[in-house]
This record gives sequence, structure tokens and C-alpha cells, in this order.
Amino acid sequence: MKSFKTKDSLKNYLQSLKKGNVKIGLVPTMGALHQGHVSLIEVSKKHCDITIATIFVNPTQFNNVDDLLKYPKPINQDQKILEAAGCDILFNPETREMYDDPEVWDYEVGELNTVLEGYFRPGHYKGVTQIVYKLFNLVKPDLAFFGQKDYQQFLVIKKMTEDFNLGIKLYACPIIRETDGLAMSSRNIRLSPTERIAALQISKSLYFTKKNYTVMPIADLKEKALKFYTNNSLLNLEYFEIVSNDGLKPLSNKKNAIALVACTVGNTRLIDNMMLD
Ligand SMILES: Nc1ncnc2c1ncn2[C@@H]1O[C@H](COP(=O)(O)OP(=O)(O)OP(=O)(O)O)[C@@H](O)[C@H]1O
Ligand SMILES: CC(C)(CO)[C@@H](O)C(=O)[O-]
Ligand code: BAL
Repeated sequence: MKSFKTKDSLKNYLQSLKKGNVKIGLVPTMGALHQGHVSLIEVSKKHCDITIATIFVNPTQFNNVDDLLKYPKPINQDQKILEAAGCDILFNPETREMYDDPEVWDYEVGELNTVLEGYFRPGHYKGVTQIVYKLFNLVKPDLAFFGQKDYQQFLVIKKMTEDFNLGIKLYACPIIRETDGLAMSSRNIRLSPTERIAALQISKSLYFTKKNYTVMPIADLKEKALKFYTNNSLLNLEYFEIVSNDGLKPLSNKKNAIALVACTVGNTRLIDNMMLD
């Protein structure tokens, strides 16, 4: 695997590759890699000739400084995981390489920024679109791969790609879970053993909702799902919503629905979701 830390060195290498008319797949990550990230590399390898993973803990998307400072950075382990997965190129820049001058990023995501993650993490999607636009512009991939775990992020990036006519095909890859159902996440390693058990309520509430979706009215489903989060002082539910899977809007009928959750477990904020039909 080739590894680059500067934009210029990556750009030079990509220029030589692109003369050969290869199909390039991009997998943006913040590192602390797990099987969820590996699955994105694997899907990219199926569709593309060259797969580039980026590892960059992007400061502009953190609305909580403590969360940024605590974000895990096991870069040696990450490199081994990428090698084993057959990733071709790693781009792992320092912060100053991506943000060298004070800069303005005015892109407005629109309605998606007013609900769920957009509402609870002010400024988050501004930072996400800022860095993803930079990465898209630098790599100019044919395809880019994201996880459905960050479902709203996928919709936001899709909208940005359309708004700027970037011509990059986006793939949303399925959520990879631990065997007991917890969605894999880099932040899971911060959970204590009791928090790890409590965190299971998140996927349990989603499986419950999916199982009963066709037989219960939405209001009852939601009321029952919320019960998964009561009576446990480690859990602090931010939202549990059942909405349309295209615009994250209230449902007009029981079609194309998704349930999305954000919950703090101890001090660790986790998100998860599940398609319901
Ligand atoms: N369990 C998973 N299954 C599939 N894709 C995933 C999973 N977890 C993360 N991804 C995807 O990997 C990409 C990089 O995500 P990121 O590096 O932020 O990892 P993460 O595990 O989501 O970390 P965290 O949520 O703690 O920030 C994103 O597109 C994300 O949706
Ligand atoms: C897309 C991303 C790599 C941008 O920093 C990040 O939001 C993530 O890991 O999902
Ligand atoms: N995977 C989402 C990145 C974040 O929580 O900032």
C-alpha cells in the first residue's frame, strides 16, 4: 500500500495513475478502523481498480471539543488493517495540510441540516461537507463509499454532490454489527463493560421497531421503543424518530421508512438506524 501525507504527493501519484484510465474509489474515514470500514474497502475493491482510504480526524465537524480530543488515533494498527484489506493508497494528512489558511465555507445543506444530527450537532454537517468537498476535489474519484450507519451524512453528501454537479457516484454500504447487534463504531472502544451492555438497548429498540412495524401504529411503536431507554441511568436518549428514508420527514404513509437513534451511553454518543420496510 502506498501512503501519502501531503496533497501534492498524492496528486502527483494520482496523475500518473489516471493516465491509465483507471477507476478510482474513495473511502473517507476518521480512522480507528473496524470491520465496518473494512467492508467499505471491500465494496470499493469490487467496483474500482484503485481504492484510496483517507484517515483524517476533521476538526471542523466536531461540535464538542472533548469528543475531538478523545477521538482514538491508532494509526499503526489502522495501516495494518488497510494493508490486510488490500487497500491501494492511504492518505493521512496533518490538520494543517487540509486547513492551512483561515477559510470560508458557506455551503448550506438546507432542510437536512435542521433535523436529527443537524439539529443536535450544530455546525457538524458544515464541517463534514467542507472536508468531503476538499477530499472529492483532491482525489476526483469515480466512486465514493460511505456507511449507512451515518445515514443522514450520506443524504447530506449526496445533496452536496448533486448541488455542485461533482459527477461522483456514491454508494451507501450496509451497517456492520457486532454479533450481539451493536453497530460497529470507532467510539465503541470508549465504553466501559457496563456501558457496553447498556448500549445494546439501541440496536434492541431498532430490531423491535422493525419486527413490529407492519402490525403497530407508528405512535405506539415509538412509545414502546422509547421504553428501551428508560430505567437505565447510563442511557441518555437524544432522539428516536421514525421518518421517511429520502428526506427524513414525517411519514405520510407506511412506506420507505427508517428509524434513527442518537443516544449517549455514559459519556459516549452513539448513533444507529434501521430501514423498516
Ligand atoms: N458499522 C459500520 N458499518 C458500515 N459502515 C460504517 C460503520 N461504522 C462506520 N462506517 C462508515 O465508515 C465511514 C467512516 O466513519 P468513521 O471513521 O467516522 O467511523 P465510525 O465508526 O462511524 O466512527 P464514529 O461514529 O465513532 O465517528 C463512514 O462512511 C461511516 O458511515
Ligand atoms: C465522512 C467523514 C470521513 C468526513 O470527515 C466522517 O464524517 C466520517 O468518518 O463519517
Ligand atoms: N462517522 C461520523 C463522524 C462524526 O461523528 O463526526
